[in-house]
Amino acid sequence: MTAAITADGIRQRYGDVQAVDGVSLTVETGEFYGILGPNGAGKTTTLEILEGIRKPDEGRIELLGMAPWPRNRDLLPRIGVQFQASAFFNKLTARETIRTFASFYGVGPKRADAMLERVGLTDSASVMTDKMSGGQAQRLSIACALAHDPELVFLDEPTTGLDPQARRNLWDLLRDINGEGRTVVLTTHYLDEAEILCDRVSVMDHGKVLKTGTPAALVREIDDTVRVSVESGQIGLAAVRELLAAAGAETATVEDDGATLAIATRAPAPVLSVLAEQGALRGLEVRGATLEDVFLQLTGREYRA
Ligand SMILES: Nc1ncnc2c1ncn2[C@@H]1O[C@H](COP(=O)(O)OP(=O)(O)OP(=O)(O)O)[C@@H](O)[C@H]1O
Repeated sequence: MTAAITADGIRQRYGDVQAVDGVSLTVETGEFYGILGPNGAGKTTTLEILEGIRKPDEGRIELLGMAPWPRNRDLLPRIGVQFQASAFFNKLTARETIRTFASFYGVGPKRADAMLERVGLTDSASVMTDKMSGGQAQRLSIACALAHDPELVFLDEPTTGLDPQARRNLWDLLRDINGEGRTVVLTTHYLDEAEILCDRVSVMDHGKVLKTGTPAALVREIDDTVRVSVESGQIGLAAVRELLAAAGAETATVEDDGATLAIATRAPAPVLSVLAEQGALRGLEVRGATLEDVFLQLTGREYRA
């Protein structure tokens, strides 16, 4: 695979704030790459630097084999950018908007209309952009970023503020875009989204990349315990502790808050056997580590979507 993007040691300071503090990363061609991090981690600034919209204080970037800064006109038709807050022209309909964006790249109305169809907005083509719902506006902004058929697409929090149904619809669209061979780089506030969509993710905080890897590898690496829980009242706390010890089940914690009996363990099999033998499986849930646990361990912060 060849690299679509390589960034080496990028730094950006705003006054007293070191927004990006030595970020290096490589995005392979055709990859779906996610940048995760809490508010203010430096994701948007990093994205803007990679896109060639912002000149970094330091560092070297190659975008499709070229330097994106100073503004490189050869690159512009090859990349698509969807911004966090999309500003559309006032008093234009969805169709007029995408046709206008497409015309900037010499793309005709036919393809513009096809993109509108592609994002499921044909029925709303005559709606004024300021009357569109959040989900419609997000889809329109993605359509505008794709109108000129770019090979590399940047998306800054494309599903923020959408309801679960609209998010899932957008996931399908993003998966298709990537499935067609386009490289996709996105920032997101949703860890489930990153886990589902991204081939690899970088977790950022305080302007630095803390970890990069496939979501599965990052989750495996934290070697967290599995949480086994059942409804309370089926077996006493003392009894379960005794039985687990007798069964040689290695447990980190056994707790009962009156509603749920929860057992954290690295070896769930004997724990499940004990609970099954005692007929105490009502409400059983077994939960392994997720990207959210990785995030918590790396940043020490609760992820607030
Ligand atoms: N134009 C600017 N001028 C001054 N400070 C800025 C500017 N843009 C961002 N910052 C600051 O730089 C830091 C990184 O911001 P950035 O927007 O890159 O983070 P982010 O991870 O994208 O955050 P969010 O998830 O909230 O969008 C923050 O402390 C932010 O307040």
